[in-house]
Amino acid sequence: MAELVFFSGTMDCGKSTLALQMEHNHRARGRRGLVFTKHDRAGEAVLSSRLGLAHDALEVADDLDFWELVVTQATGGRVVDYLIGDEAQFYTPEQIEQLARLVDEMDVDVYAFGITADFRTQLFPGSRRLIELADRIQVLQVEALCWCGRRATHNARVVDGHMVVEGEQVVVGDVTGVPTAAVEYEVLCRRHYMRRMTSQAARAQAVSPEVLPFDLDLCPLPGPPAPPVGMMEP
Ligand SMILES: Nc1ncnc2c1ncn2[C@@H]1O[C@H](COP(=O)(O)OP(=O)(O)O)[C@@H](O)[C@H]1O
Ligand SMILES: Cc1cn([C@H]2C[C@H](O)[C@@H](COP(=O)(O)O)O2)c(=O)[nH]c1=O
Repeated sequence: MAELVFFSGTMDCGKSTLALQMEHNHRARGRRGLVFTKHDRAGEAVLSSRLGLAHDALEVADDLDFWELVVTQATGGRVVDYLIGDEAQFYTPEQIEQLARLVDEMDVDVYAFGITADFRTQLFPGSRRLIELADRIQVLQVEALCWCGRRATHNARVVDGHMVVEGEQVVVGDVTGVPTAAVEYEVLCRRHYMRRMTSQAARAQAVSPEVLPFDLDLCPLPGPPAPPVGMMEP
C-alpha cells in the first residue's frame, strides 16, 4: 500500500542526501518516479546535497498541480510509482493535499523531505499540512549538532552576524559557519536558540572582559571563615 512519508529534521541533517539515496534505490529496482524540489540552494530544477551529489528535478511552482501532472503522465502511458519531493516545507498546503490524494487514489508512494519550522520556530505551511496528513513522520537519524554539542533542534537565521527572529519566512541560504554580511543559518539546541546564543555570540562572550577572571589585587578573594566565637585557634 502506498504511503505519504514526511522525512524531517533541521537544516543540514542529511535530508537531501537521503532523498537522493531513496531515488537511487527505487530506480535501481525498476520503479519509475519523479523528483521535485523548490528553491534548492544550488539553483532551479536541481536537488543537491552538501555531500556533493545532485540530481535533475522538476521545480515546484506555486501553481503546479501534482495530481494533474501525474494523471496526465498516467493517461499518456507513463507509470509513476513514487514521487520524491525535497524542500517540501515550501510547497503550498493545497499541493500537500494533492500528494496525499495521489497516495490514496493512484497508489503512488510519496516521500517528502523538509524542515518543519522556520527561524522563528513557526511551522512552514507545507510542513504543517504534511504533519497533519502524513502516514508517517520520520525524523532523520543523523543529528545536526549545536555548537555546544547537544542535538540541534532549531534553525536560527543570522544576519550581519546577529541572530534575528523577525523577517520574511522564506530566504534561501546555507549553514556556512562563516559569518558574512548576507543571510545565513545556524542550527542550535533549544536552550541556545532561546538565548540567541549562536557560535559567534558564544565566542564573543568567552573573550568578553565581563567574564574574564577577577583581578585578585583589586578584588581579593575572601579568606577562610572565622572560627566560631569562643573557640581558640591552635
Ligand atoms: N565534508 C563532509 N564530509 C562528510 N559529511 C558531510 C560533509 N559535508 C556535509 N556532510 C554531511 O552532509 C549533511 C548535510 O546533508 P544535506 O543532505 O545537504 O542536508 P539537508 O538536506 O538536511 O540540509 C551533514 O549533516 C553532514 O552529515
Ligand atoms: C530556517 C529557514 C530556512 N529557510 C531556507 C534556507 C534553505 O534554503 C532551506 C533549507 O534547506 P536545507 O536543505 O534543509 O538546509 O530553507 C528559509 O527560507 N526560512 C527559514 O526560516
